[in-house]
Amino acid sequence: MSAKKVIRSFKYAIEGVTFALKTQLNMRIHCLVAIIVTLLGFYLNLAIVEWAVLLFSMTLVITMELMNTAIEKTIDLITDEYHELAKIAKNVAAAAVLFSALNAVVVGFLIFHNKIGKLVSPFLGVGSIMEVVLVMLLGVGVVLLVVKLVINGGE
Ligand SMILES: Nc1ncnc2c1ncn2[C@@H]1O[C@H](COP(=O)(O)OP(=O)(O)OP(=O)(O)O)[C@@H](O)[C@H]1O
Repeated sequence: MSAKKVIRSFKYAIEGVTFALKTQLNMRIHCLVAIIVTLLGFYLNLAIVEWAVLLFSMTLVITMELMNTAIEKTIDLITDEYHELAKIAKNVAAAAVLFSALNAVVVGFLIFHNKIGKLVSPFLGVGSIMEVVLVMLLGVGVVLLVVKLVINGGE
C-alpha cells in the first residue's frame, strides 16, 4: 500500500469517527466516560497491567459502538420498511455494545473499587462512608446507562 493510500484510509476512518460522534449520543457518552476514567487512572497511578486491561475494555466499547452504527446505517440503506431481519440485525448489534459496556463496567469496578478511598480522602478526609456513597452513585450511573442502552437499542 502506498503512503498516499494509507493517509487516505486514515482520513476515511477519521470521517467515520466524526460521523459517529456527531450523530450517536451513546458514542459521545462512551468517549466522555473513557476520558474521565483515563484521567482518574493517571491520578490513581494505575499499574501497567491495569492500564492494559482498562484501555482494552474502553476501546472495545467504542469499537462496538462504531460497528453498531455501521450496521444500523447499512440496514437503513437496505430498507426503510419494517423487517424482522432488520430488527434482529440491529438488536444483535446493540447487544454487542451492551455486553462490551457491561464488561467495561466490571473491569472498571475491579480496578477502581479499592482505590476510591484514596481518591476521596484528600478532599474530604473521610474514607469509608464516601466510598459507599460513590460506589452507590457509580451503580446508579451504570444502571441508568444500561437502561438507556436497552431503551435506545444501542442508539
Ligand atoms: N427496518 C426496521 N425493521 C424492524 N425493526 C427496526 C427497523 N429499524 C429499526 N428497528 C428497531 O428499532 C430499534 C432502534 O432502531 P435504530 O437503532 O435504527 O433507531 P435509532 O436509535 O433512532 O437509530 P439512529 O441511531 O440511526 O438514529 C432497533 O434496535 C430495532 O429493534
